[in-house]
Amino acid sequence: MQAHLVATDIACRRGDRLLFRGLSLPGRSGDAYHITGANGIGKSSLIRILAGLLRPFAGTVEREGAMGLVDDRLALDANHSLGDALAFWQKLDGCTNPGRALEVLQLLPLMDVPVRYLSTGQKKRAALARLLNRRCPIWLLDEPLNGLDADAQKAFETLIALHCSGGGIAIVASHQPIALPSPRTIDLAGYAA
Ligand SMILES: Nc1ncnc2c1ncn2[C@@H]1O[C@H](COP(=O)(O)OP(=O)(O)OP(=O)(O)O)[C@@H](O)[C@H]1O
Repeated sequence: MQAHLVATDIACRRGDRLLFRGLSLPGRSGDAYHITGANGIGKSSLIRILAGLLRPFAGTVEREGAMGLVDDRLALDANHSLGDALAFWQKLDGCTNPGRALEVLQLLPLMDVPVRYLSTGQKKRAALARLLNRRCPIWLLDEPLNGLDADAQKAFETLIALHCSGGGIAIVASHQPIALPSPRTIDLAGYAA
């Protein structure tokens, strides 16, 4: 798996406020980044800039490789069963072996449950299963541990380590500690405008 995600001299403005400036992130295959900082400092904004969903006020983002984003938006049909909702994406993503993600994230017993009935942690695990099934090299994760219990957190930390050891890139915005393989930490407080 070869990929890169290189952000250079990024500044971010939301409304009339400059949040941060001068931020560079040279993401290469195997790298894991932990983006930290207080509420409202701009972690989600940075993830959206890296994903190409928000234009930086200054700087550039260069990317090679497909990208998967997990944030607080669940993109699964609330009125379908979890199995059907995931199957919709498996078909689009060309996923041939969805069983592994379902097993690792312990979703198999929930396949018949309507998505709207899932708990916060179960929804988060479903979003992570979608990410695994896409098999994309660049993971952009905005507070991926929110709602996960201790066992699910550990399982997902192991999945990130496997992803990076296979040449993937993981960029994780999280206000809580997360075990990442040889993480480079970017504290947004150091870039506050
Ligand atoms: N569309 C918008 N227009 C103007 N300001 C915005 C917009 N979206 C977010 N902001 C502001 O930008 C700032 C950064 O928000 P962001 O969600 O990136 O922070 P965060 O570090 O991820 O916060 P948290 O830890 O609470 O998730 C906040 O002050 C927020 O109010």
